[in-house]
Amino acid sequence: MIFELLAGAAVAWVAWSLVCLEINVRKGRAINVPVKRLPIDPYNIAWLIFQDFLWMVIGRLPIEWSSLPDAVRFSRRGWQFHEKANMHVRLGPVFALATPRVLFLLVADPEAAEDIFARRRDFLRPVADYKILEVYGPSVSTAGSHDWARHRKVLSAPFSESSMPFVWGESLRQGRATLQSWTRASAAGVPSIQKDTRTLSLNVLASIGMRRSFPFHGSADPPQAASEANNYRDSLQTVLDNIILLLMVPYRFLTHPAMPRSWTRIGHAGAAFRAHLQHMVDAETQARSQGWPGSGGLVTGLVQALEVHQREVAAGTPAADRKGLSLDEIIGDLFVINFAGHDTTANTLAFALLLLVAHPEIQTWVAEELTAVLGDSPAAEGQWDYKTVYPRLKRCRAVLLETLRLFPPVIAIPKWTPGAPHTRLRVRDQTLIIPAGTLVQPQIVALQRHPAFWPDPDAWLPGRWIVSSPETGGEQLYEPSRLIYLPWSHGPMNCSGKKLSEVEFVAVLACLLHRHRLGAVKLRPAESDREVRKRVLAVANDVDMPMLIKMRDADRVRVVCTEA
Ligand code: HEM
Repeated sequence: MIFELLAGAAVAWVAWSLVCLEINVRKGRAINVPVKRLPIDPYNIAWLIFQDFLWMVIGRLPIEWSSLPDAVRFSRRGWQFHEKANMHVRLGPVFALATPRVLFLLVADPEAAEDIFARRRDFLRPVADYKILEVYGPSVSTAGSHDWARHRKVLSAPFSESSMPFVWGESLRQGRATLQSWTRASAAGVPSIQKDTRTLSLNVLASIGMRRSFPFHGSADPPQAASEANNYRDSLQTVLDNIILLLMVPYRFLTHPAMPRSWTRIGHAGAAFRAHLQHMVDAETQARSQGWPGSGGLVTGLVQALEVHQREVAAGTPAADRKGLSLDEIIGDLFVINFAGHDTTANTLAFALLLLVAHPEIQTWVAEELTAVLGDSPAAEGQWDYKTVYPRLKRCRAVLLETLRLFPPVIAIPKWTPGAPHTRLRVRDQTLIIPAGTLVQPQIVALQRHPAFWPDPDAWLPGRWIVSSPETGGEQLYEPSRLIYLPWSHGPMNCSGKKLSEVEFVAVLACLLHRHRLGAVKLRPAESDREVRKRVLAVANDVDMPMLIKMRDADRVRVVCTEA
C-alpha cells in the first residue's frame, strides 16, 4: 500500500513537472527566441547532490561533452563553463532555457547586457535565492533594492582608494612569506598551491578586518597544531571551508550534542566566528566612545553606521527611513565580505599560477616589466610604494585580466523581471517582451569567450591586454569599448572588492616573479616540456563549480619555485 502511494506521488510529481515545463516552454516561445528544455530544475536539492555521482560516471565514458544531448549538458552545475560560447554561436545572442520551476533567458549580447545592468529597477537581483547567505544576518548581497543602497554606501569607504596602500602592504608581506615557504620546499615541490593561495587570501582578508598581520603558514611548512576556533583567522577558515553545510544548517543546530562530532566542530567554529565579530564591534565601539579613532579597519566604518542607526532608533525614525546599519546587518556584511572575497581571489591566483607554470615565456615577459619598474635588487623591496609602483605593473594586471576572462569565478549574473505583465529588452534589431518572473542572466563566460569579440577566444594570451598608448607610445591596458568583459559584474551592484582583488593579485605576482620562476615537478625524468605544459593545462581546465569555478584538483601539479 505504502509502495503504491509513493509510486502514485512520484507519477503525479513527474506529470506536474512536465506540465509546468510546457507552460514555461510556451512563455519562452512567446518571447520569440530559441527555446531549450531542461526537464529538471537545476536548483533541485536532490539533483544537486546526486549529479556529482552521475557526472563522475559520465566523465569516465569516452563521450565528448559536445556530443551529449542539450538537456543533459544543461543539467550540469556550471555547464556554462564547459559550453563556453558554443550555444550562443549556434542559437544567437539570446535563448531561453525552460525548466519546470522557471524560465531562464540567457543573454550574451554586449548592448543588451549593458541595458540589463543599467535598468536596476526592471532587472532585479533575485534576493530570495540569496537568503541562504544570511548565516549571520542580512547583508549587502541579500538586501532588497532600498536596503541595498544603505549597505553599499557604508561599504564604499573600506574598499575605497584610501585603503589600498594598506591592502598593498599586507599583500606584499603575504606574497613574500609565500615565496619564502615555496623556495624552502623540498624537491618534491609545493604540496598544494591551492591551499596556499587560500591561506594567503584569508590572511589578507583577516588583516583588513583586524588591521593586524597574520603569519603565513604554507603547505610546504612543517605542520602546526590545529586551532579550530581559537582565533579570528582560524574560525573564519573553518567557516569558509565548510560553507555549504553552514548555509544549509544554522550553526546553532550544528553545535547540538546529537550531531556528528565533525559537525559540532564546524558549528562551534561558526559560533566562535560570530563571537569574534561581535568582539571586534564592541572593542571598536568602546574605543570610539573614549575618543580614540578606532582601528581604521573595515569595522570602523561599520561601527559608525551602527551609531547612526542607534541614533535614529532612539529618535523614533520609522524603520523604512532609517540610515546606518543595525548590529545584525553589520555582522551579516562582515561575513559576506569574507565569503565573497576569499575563494574568488584565492582560486584566481591558483589558476594564474598554473597557467604561468604552463607558459614560462609569460613569466619572462612579466619579469621584464618587474625589473624595469622595481630594479633587480632585493634590497629595494621595502620601497615598493603603492602609489608609484602599482599603476606601472600593467603586465601583472594583464595576467589577472586574462585569467579572469577564461576562468571567471562567477559564470553568470542572475536578475529577474518583476514587472507585470512584462519587461521590454532591446536585443540588436528585436524588442523582446519578457514575462514577469523570468530569470534573465547576462552570461559572463559566453561573452568573455565569444569568437565574435575575442580572437583565439579559448587561448590564454595575457599580451592581448597590452596595447600601445596613443599619447606616450608606452604600454597601456586594453579597455573593451563594449560589455564583453565582466568578471566583477557591472553597473552599480558590481563587486565591491574589485580594486582590492586587483591590488592583492598584482602585489603577490610581483613578489613571486620579481627574481624567481615557477615550474612543475616532472612525473618522470623523460617528461618533455611540451608534455608538462599539456598536463598542467589539463589540470587547469578540469574545473568544478561547488559554488564558484575552481580546479577540481590543482594539487596534481607540484610546483617548484627557483631563483631566476
Ligand atoms: C577576483 C576576485 C573577485 C571576483 C571575480 C569577484 C566577483 C564578484 C561578482 C561577479 C559579484 C556579483 C555582483 C552582482 O551580483 O552583480 C561580486 C559581488 C561582491 N563582491 Fe566580489 N569578486 C572578487 C573579489 C572580491 C573581494 C576581494 C571582496 C571583498 C573583500 C569582494 C566583495 C564583494 C561584495 C561585498 C559583493 C556584493 C556587492 C553588492 O551586492 O553590492 N569581492 N563579486
